[in-house]
Amino acid sequence: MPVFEELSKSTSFGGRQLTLSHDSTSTGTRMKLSVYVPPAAERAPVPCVFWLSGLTCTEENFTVKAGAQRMASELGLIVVAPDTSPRGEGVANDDAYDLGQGAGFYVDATAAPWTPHFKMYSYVTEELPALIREAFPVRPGALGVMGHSMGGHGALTVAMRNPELFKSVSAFSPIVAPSQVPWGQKAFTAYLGEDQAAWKAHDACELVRERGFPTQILVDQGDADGFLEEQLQTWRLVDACKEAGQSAKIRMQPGYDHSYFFIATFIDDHLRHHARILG
Ligand SMILES: N[C@@H](CCC(=O)N[C@@H](CSC=O)C(=O)NCC(=O)O)C(=O)O
Repeated sequence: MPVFEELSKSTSFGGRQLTLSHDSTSTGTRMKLSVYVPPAAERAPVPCVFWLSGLTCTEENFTVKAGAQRMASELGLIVVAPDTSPRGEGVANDDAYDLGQGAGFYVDATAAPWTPHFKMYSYVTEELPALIREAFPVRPGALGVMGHSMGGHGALTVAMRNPELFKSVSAFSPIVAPSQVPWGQKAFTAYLGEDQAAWKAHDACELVRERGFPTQILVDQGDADGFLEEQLQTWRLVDACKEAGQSAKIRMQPGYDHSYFFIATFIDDHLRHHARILG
């Protein structure tokens, strides 16, 4: 594991829960991530799933709150959770929680002052997959991606743009149409500029209509989620999948909100979805 510095290591369900850091060539900063390595990976290469977190998160939120380790151990899945943006003193930031550090939106920024470091699209689609394959026994061709909220947007969009890399995709409470809602409009204006044509390449509903995804998309959304009406607008994805003939299981879950309590309730279903497709 030469490229990664090991910051912490704990045994969990017979596997290893690691916190790592490395110098990223994409962001030009030190990046942190967490990696769960199941016991099966000590014997043979196994599938791997990336988790992309939401606004304000680091690599830690999912790792300590989702309770994914038990099922990842049982199914034999490596699970990788990167930080949500570059960070540090020389890195642009904003006082608001939904822009800047902790809010990278999984795009490569083309506008000042974000462009030198905010390259989360390249990070999660190029650099990180290569580094993970080098350091861990990932079965070739068996990589999936899932995420929450901003990270649900990230999972859906990076998967649809890179179906040769990501073979399975799922999301919790995703921002399905960032071009149409305040969180997305604010971030895309800042990172990509005013030209909305550039936004379409990072909008899940646009991508479903334009190209779709080869395997079934799984989405869980709580109907008591305070962000549903204004920011998430799940019905737009339902409509886009129907129009495009995209195979999708989009489940409205009664009584659930936007929190990691919701994610922890259904994370096993998502891990099973990825394990089934990745084989
Ligand atoms: N702090 C904000 C809301 C921030 C929030 O809810 N973040 C979510 C993701 S939202 C979409 O990307 C999250 O995952 N938080 C971390 C956690 O551990 O729960 C506000 O005050 O409204």
